[in-house]
Amino acid sequence: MTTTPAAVPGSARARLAAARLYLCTDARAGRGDLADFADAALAGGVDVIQLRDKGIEAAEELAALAVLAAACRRHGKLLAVNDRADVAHAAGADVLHLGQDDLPVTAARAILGDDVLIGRSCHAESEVAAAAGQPGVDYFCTGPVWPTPTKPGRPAPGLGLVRYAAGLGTDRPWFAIGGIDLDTVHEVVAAGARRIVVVRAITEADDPAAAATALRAALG
Ligand SMILES: Cc1ncc(COP(=O)(O)OP(=O)(O)O)c(N)n1
Ligand SMILES: Cc1ncsc1CCOP(=O)(O)O
Ligand SMILES: [Mg+2]
Repeated sequence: MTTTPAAVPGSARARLAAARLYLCTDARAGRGDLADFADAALAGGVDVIQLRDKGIEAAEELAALAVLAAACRRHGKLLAVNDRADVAHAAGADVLHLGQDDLPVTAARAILGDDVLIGRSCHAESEVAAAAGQPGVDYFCTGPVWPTPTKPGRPAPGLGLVRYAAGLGTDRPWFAIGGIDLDTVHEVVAAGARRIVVVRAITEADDPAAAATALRAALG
């Protein structure tokens, strides 16, 4: 039997403002059921799920996004797409995440309009200052805080950039990313982060729900 998910209360922007824990996952090809994994992570307290599967074929990406979209709707949480505005549009995603070398925000807005949220990766103070003030940007990320195998070749600006973002006192939501897990999360919180993005801390956990719950608790 198919069910129609209940309407999600709160605008996407309001739910982003309240978000604390953002998960990037691949499509888990050959590593278990994507829907079960997403349900567990969301039940544990993940607020946003991004499909980040570099090099995935478009048809496979859309199929995985349909699975994640259904899970996000079940839990009233946000679905994000990485890099591609056309895929975000086709998938009906809530969020598109763009790096410094990806589509310019204005070009993504021309495709997506104003309702889809757009996030930006920042690796330097100048990029953080720009993203904090740029029209059309809904949130930004600072990182990698620590070097990480999930973003090879990207130098880590470290906790200094987290402190810089915290010092701006911006109302724009921002997240720390890169090397954050249960052992390190207290360091980014001490540096001023209130929101985090993780990959391995949840995707490689034996119990994704418990991992998400513990990370949420560590955020205070
Ligand atoms: C939430 C979030 N933050 C940062 C990134 C990294 O984006 P980018 O620098 O474009 O690198 P890729 O992920 O595209 O390799 C992200 N995807 N999501
Ligand atoms: C996509 C991305 N951008 C900067 S670090 C990173 C990956 C973070 O992965 P992990 O949480 O496993 O260190
Ligand atoms: Mg990118």
